[in-house]
Amino acid sequence: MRKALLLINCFVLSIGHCGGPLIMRLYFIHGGKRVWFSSWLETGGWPIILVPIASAYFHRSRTQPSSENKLFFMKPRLFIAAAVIGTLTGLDDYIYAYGVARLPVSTVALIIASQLVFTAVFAFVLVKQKFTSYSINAVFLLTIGAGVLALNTSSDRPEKESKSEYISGFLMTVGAAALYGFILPLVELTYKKAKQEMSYALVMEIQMVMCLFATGFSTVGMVVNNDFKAIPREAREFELGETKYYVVVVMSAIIWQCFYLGVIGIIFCSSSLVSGIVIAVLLPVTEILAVIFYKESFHAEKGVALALSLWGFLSYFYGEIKQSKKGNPPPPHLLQSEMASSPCPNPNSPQTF
Ligand SMILES: Nc1ncnc2[nH]cnc12
Repeated sequence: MRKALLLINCFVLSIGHCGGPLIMRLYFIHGGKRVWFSSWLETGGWPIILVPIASAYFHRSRTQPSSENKLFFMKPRLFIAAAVIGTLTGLDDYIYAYGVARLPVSTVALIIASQLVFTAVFAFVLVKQKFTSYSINAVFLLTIGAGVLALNTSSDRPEKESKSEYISGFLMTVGAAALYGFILPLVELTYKKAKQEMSYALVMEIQMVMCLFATGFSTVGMVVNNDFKAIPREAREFELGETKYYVVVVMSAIIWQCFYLGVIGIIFCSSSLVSGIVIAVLLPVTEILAVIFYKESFHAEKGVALALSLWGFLSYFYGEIKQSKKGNPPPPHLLQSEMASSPCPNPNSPQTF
């Protein structure tokens, strides 16, 4: 059951993390120009999360009629933390969308791979993440993989992009990697300091509040930038047609929800470092999909990066399996009574240094 929840979250994240950048780029390469709108779409689908929250509520009403049941369990402390993280996420979404607007998806993916180093450093500082030889090896291999890919970026500047636009896109994407590398351990810290029992139902509430505030942030940007007025015109002029424009918009909002739920679900089940590792492992998959769908080039470096990331991933999970055979304790935020109802495996091994 515990492993199943982690695997489900990995699956949900893979939908969001592979599909999200591709659909965002689809918008830009076929005539979409609105960066604020595009970043809005990363979190604007937040009402969808009300469906599982309400289902869980009705399920509890049926199965535990005697206990006190509520639609929302979140207390003010957690609400404020989720609102702060959500606002930071809104900022991150803008700088990420800025990068995707200017760079090929495969290049964005390789820059975002550097996020793992930021996650590891901030996880060490914020949540005292313990490292094993296997997790250090995984971070090292995944980072080398990103570095190998970076060797080839100069050859993939899109024709209509000026050099300065390309460089600004590159720098903004590095900024997004750094900021998101900070946000992931911040979510873990929030779980640890929640002062209320953590459960998966609460994780979904956090996701909703985070996305609500991130959407509020992007909405302000859209209003200032007159994006709302421009949408109908942009839809009419979209190269794939007006209907497909709205299909892209709706699908974008849905797919990105998978990304955020997967990320914070994995942090709940294990840690921000594992979340960062799963993101890094999925990046070459995004690369390959970009090559297939958008005919972006696939050179030897991408193949090497793919092999390195798989090696890093296998190394990490080999270490985990070895450790779980010895028996390891669950993450601190799961050491509460709620654990029985929402248990998850722990990736942090005691064999640390
Ligand atoms: N806003 C974002 N969306 C998806 N992946 C990201 N990585 C860093 N920032 C991101």
